[in-house]
Amino acid sequence: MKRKLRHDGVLITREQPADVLHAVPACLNCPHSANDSPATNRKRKTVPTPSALRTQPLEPIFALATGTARAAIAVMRVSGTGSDAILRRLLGTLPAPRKASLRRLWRDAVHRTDALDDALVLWLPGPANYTGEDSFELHLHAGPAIVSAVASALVEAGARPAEPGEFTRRAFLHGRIDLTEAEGIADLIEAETEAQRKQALAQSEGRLGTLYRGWADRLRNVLARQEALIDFPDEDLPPEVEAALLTETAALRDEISAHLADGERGERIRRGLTIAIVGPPNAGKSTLLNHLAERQAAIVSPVAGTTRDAIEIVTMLAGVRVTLVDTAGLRETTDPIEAEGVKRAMFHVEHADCVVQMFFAEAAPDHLLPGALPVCNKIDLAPAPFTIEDVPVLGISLRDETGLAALQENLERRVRELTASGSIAPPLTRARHRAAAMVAHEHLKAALAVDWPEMRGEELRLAMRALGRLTGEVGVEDLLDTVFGQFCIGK
Ligand SMILES: Nc1nc2c(ncn2[C@@H]2O[C@H](COP(=O)(O)OP(=O)(O)OP(=O)(O)O)[C@@H](O)[C@H]2O)c(=O)[nH]1
Ligand SMILES: [K+]
Ligand SMILES: [Mg+2]
Repeated sequence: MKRKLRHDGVLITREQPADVLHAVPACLNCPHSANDSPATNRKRKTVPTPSALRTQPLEPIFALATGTARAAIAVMRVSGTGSDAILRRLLGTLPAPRKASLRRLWRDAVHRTDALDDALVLWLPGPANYTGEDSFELHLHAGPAIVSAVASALVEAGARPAEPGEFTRRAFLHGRIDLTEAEGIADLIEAETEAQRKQALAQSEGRLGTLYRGWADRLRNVLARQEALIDFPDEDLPPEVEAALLTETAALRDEISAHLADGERGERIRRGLTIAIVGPPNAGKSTLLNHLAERQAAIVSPVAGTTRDAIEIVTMLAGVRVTLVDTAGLRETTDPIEAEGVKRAMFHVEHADCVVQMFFAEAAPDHLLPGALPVCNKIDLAPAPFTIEDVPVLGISLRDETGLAALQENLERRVRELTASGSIAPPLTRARHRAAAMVAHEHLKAALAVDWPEMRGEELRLAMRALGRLTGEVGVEDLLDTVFGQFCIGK
């Protein structure tokens, strides 16, 4: 809807988002009236999706949900408008919905041509299923010839092979899940560690989406009040209306700011941590890497400058995926290859989540790298200094295996500190969330900094849009390929 707004003779024309109108509080004096709307109390599973995206009948697609590994059973999934006709063609008649039944599959059941397999069949009519549209599953004997015969029968019946993530994309398009839940499902499939699994499960169940939608609902309420102030500037709106909306805007700004200041915990759990081992040549860095990896991953020798390239191994610490990086010994060198190794080591110092600064007594540094854990090796030869720059030094001997349990505990504590959520609130888990939350935060700050009602309204609207992009309610057409392209085929 186009509207013209007047302020000191300035005319502003703008779009009015339809959803703002629904949220106009019944009673402007009561700050809670709009919070009690069904939208706020709504149980999840009716996630609003942009109507422009909700393309109606979607052609049937199919994919093997169980992958191509050798197995006893292969699950073929089919979803889309016309799934019922396809299933009837394969079986003759539709089985009872949501009940497993053992049925003979035919290329064409009416003419009894080409028996394909005896399969367990699940007919899952929409909308109460994963994708929100008519779907079925065929639990086949997993022979490659059976799978490919069934695939070709499905193509003949009018289905096409699914793109990666297309089933989940449809679940999003039909409002079964929001974008954060879709991302949670992708992470759940990829999860390798306990920490990843727990975080992804919470996100796929909507904990992050609920947080973001809660903010959006509150902001919609604020925006409705702001609209009222714009539209009725001369009427007798009580001054509390403006005061209340400013208070609520500031509260939202602070909550989003706290969410952003989570030290990247959620992102770290998702992608794992990097710990770099750095220090002078012959400190025993490669020996430590091998000890932590429990295998001879790196060459160890008494020759200073043995390690040239950075060597990465993946291990698990405190339930978190950790990449350990062994680096070239740091020293001045004229050897161009070693110099390149030192350059790479410094890169890892800068980019690692945690640095183990390793040395031996004679080569103890005067300064510590920022945030580094100082470890003095070879205490079988000479004792370790107690502290460096007031930070206690961990003394170990990799040869005698002393101090290694303490080192392990120390590293695990660091990992927990870097990943444990400070509060019970779900952490953001992707750069996409961080970017959108930052935009929302900026606009809320700007809204509080301006006095013009129209300008404040505009900032609030832009903040609202950023929050809408988080869950996928507005302006996400450009994001969908990126989000769903990360899935495997069949999900
Ligand atoms: N005495 C003693 N020797 C050790 C200990 N730990 C490692 N070494 C020896 O120290 C030498 C150097 O070990 P490396 O692990 O290759 O040292 P590095 O820091 O990786 O060395 P560069 O790759 O050359 O930078 C090897 O001969 C190891 O066997 C220890 O605790 N005590
Ligand atoms: K060495
Ligand atoms: Mg080495």
